[in-house]
Amino acid sequence: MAHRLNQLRTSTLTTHDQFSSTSTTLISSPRTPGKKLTKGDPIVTGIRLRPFLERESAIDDTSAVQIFENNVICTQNSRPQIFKFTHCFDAAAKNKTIYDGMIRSAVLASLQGYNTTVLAYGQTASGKSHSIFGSSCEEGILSLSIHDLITMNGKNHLKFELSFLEIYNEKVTDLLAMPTTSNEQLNQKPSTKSSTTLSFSKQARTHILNKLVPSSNSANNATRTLEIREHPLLGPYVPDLKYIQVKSKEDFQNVLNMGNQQRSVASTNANQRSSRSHAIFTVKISRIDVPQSTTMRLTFGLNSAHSVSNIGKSTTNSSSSKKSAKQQAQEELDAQAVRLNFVDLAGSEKSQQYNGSQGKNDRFAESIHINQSLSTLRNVIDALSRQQSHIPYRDSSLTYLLKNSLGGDAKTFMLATISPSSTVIDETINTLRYAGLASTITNVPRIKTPHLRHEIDELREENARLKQELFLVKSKSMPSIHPTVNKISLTRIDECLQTSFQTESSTSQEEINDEKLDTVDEEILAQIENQCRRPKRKRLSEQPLHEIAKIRKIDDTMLHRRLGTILSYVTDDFSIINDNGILVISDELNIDVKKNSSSWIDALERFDRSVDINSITKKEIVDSLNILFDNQE
Ligand SMILES: Nc1ncnc2c1ncn2[C@@H]1O[C@H](COP(=O)(O)OP(=O)(O)OP(=O)(O)O)[C@@H](O)[C@H]1O
Repeated sequence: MAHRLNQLRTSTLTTHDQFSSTSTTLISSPRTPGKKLTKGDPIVTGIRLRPFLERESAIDDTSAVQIFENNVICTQNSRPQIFKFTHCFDAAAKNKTIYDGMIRSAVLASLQGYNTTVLAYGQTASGKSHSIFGSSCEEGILSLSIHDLITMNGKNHLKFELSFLEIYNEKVTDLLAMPTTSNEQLNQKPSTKSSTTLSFSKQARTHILNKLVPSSNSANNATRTLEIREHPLLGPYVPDLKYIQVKSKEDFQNVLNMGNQQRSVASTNANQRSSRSHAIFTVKISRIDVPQSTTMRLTFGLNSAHSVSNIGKSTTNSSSSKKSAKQQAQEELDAQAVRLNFVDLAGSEKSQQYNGSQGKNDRFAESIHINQSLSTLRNVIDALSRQQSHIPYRDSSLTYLLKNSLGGDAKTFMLATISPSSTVIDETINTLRYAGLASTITNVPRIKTPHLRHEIDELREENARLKQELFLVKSKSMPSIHPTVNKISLTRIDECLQTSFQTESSTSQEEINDEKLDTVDEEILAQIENQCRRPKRKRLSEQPLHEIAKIRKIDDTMLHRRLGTILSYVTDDFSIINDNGILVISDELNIDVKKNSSSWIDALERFDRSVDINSITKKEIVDSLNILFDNQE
């Protein structure tokens, strides 16, 4: 047991140590949430466990993976491995939960002027596309992001343009460029990708083609394969990629549908509608009311030595001198726009299953390309996490295009999706390892377009005004709440407060002072909010077991959570492990107790009957723990 505890305590092990370690039972997290390894912004990593699919439950419905708070616990050969991440979402989490808990910060970062990337990573059929694009039952995080962007652009200061590309067998293809003429396209039967949610009517498509796609580019595009170039300010980019401006969520949905119809998907053993390509959906955000003169004065991020007017003189882009003035002006404007990218990677898979099988050569070739580019992605992640001098970005189109998002000047959020099935536990552990490695990569985000921050400033001003109003209300008429302080105002304030996060690299002294003032105001605000909001609902695991039983089944996951909640009132130093029963260990509390589920239920019921943890002190809880941990087995 001491050996096990020592392994648990190795939470400061480097990821490299973990990989070379032959340790048996537990793998600690590469990163403790909230801890920063180096200056800059680490890639924000979240894990999402998907529920069992119908066909899987028929074979085996015992989850090989459990989520407990920030921990992912994998059970393989009864030897659990634990990985710790900043965000963990269990099988019950919906896309909206993922969005609220993790992805909304990405949207706000893009509005602050940072290039931002949301990357879905994981083995085939683990739920990447489901998370990004959603399903007929729920919106995906992309659609939820667009909804927020459009809502936040109430004053129409911002312009949103969308592009959608795929990397299929290493070739970059524009999914919004029509391969044939509009009429031919409309008369084609829908590709294999179409589904109820993705399908859109012929009328709608005519509408899009007529209204959204610039006619000069839409038709007769003999080849849609595009090249990647490196621009001194933009980094690697696809020059001829089509961008379509959208003004409403309906426009967005139409563009998304149009792209999805073009995307390469196929039915595989693991997934009926498997993405056979990596897809990058980009929202280009620019401000529409900025005078050209202001734009031309701006300097940029990593290349701050280059003013925009220097682009054409850059030595890194030999073709730039041949560019027309118009092209150059367009590139200059482009370089200022912020890009919010959603990357749906193709899933890793075992290609041997296709080998030699008649009629499956395409799948086999695709599979090799998918695995090769994912392997390059892993090499890049590995090289960055080891801080190697050479990073093999150029080894694949995918990593080349993601250069700024991996170790560059963008903010990056990686959502790693995993399956609960024991049949793919090796792939799951691999995904968790690389997600862990990714969380050790530090980007140095730079504000790309300072004027996007006007939006934030406006929100701040409104925030300040609302706070002042609340302050007056409080001083005059508390405890009754002024009618103007309604729910909408509070929601707005919440938004403003969430928006006010800044990174160290960009925070000016003025902003720091502003933050300090905000803190004082926030205290007042908190008091007012406490009076007009209902008390915060307790988490399920904070309630006694008999109350929980009214709402859901008491299974091992619930027992885990309830035990964890009780222990977390008194210490951080504990671990709960599924090991043919549930094992609880805490050095600090001198606990090392294993019981089966029914014994834990008995003990928890006894504990709940004698102790109300909400009304007693930490010391009293510690004194009562013997009721729980007396080993009566
Ligand atoms: N959280 C979830 N809730 C319900 N169903 C889900 C969830 N995640 C995935 N699924 C379902 O699982 C199947 C596989 O999901 P999806 O296609 O998103 O996987 P993927 O990781 O994108 O796979 P590939 O890499 O092969 O494209 C789909 O039928 C999808 O609807």
